[in-house]
Amino acid sequence: MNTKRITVFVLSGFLGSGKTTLLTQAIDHFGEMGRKTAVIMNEIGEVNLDGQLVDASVPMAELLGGCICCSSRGDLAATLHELVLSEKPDMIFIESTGVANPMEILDEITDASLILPVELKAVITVVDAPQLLELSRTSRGKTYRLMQDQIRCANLLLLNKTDLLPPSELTEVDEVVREWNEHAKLEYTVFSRVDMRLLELFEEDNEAVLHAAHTHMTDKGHEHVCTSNCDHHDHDHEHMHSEGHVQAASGHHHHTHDHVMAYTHFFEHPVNSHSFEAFVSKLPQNVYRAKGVLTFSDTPSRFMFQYAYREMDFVKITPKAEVPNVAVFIGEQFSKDAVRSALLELEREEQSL
Ligand SMILES: Nc1nc2c(ncn2[C@@H]2O[C@H](COP(=O)(O)OP(=O)(O)OP(=O)(O)O)[C@@H](O)[C@H]2O)c(=O)[nH]1
Repeated sequence: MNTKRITVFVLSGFLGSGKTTLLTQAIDHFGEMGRKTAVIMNEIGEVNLDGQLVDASVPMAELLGGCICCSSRGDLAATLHELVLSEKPDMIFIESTGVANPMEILDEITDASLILPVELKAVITVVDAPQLLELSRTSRGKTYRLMQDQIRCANLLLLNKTDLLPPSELTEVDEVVREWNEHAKLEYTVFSRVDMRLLELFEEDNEAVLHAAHTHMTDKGHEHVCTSNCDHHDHDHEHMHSEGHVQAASGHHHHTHDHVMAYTHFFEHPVNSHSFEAFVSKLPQNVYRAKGVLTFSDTPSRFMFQYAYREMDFVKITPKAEVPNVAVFIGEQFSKDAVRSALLELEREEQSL
């Protein structure tokens, strides 16, 4: 019987931390090695804009308009099933939404691995270093706790956007991360650039890299790789460590994203690029992520725009397929109406010229 299993990597990390930036590099790397990669992309908004950044030849399944870790629970296993049967890839990267709790995703993948030839090799969490630093100094909110869960469940941690922090602050944020997960391999990165051989080591279950990982026995009796810090997250599973002892089960807790909301705006008319930039720069603080594909009235090409933790970026693109002019705004308890009205006003302004 052929026992070769399809490698699965989960890419975790808060909104805008650099997951897609990592994904495209990983796909290039493994593609050059002749490996067939496939992607499952989960977006909380109604459109998959990140998919535009991934090579068109890479099979991609999309889970849109919700978060795999809860609202679309069950969909991930079904999508994995379909992808495995139709594409027969060597490896699958699952990019979760920035608000996903990896524990719930791990459960679903390991459930799926009972019936499918897939094997979770690592959870890679990308951390927005400046954002974590600020939250660690100022807040103890839900975002902060979610980042904590994402960091705790990682086997590989990328402390990303280090170009935006001076060394002293980097040390401070390093301490925060280490306090939450002292076992994972930690790499400092700029634009998520990491030596991809590290991922190969995880794939080979290299002991030196995985020294800290323990076997995580779920109540259904199957295993997945999980760092020992995961047990801080409430779960009603037994945790069997590699040393063989079983930890007491704790109460179950399913986190919700009640506080997170997304507004998707489909533009009917082009808007002025400067006015749009001014609008994005004035977004309220609780809108912490935005992205879109836009045609502007004052530029000939189309642009993909990105806004993450107050940094804005516009890149010229030629969409792979027909994509509407659209922008997604993600945040906590912000007024969708206010965003919609402001954007409609920008559209009207250009119409009336
Ligand atoms: N300055 C700086 N910007 C970065 C770095 N890494 C990523 N970015 C930028 O941050 C923005 C978000 O990056 P993505 O890779 O799309 O982040 P993501 O985690 O996939 O975002 P979501 O899927 O929306 O959660 C983009 O504009 C990136 O170019 C970095 O190390 N430094």
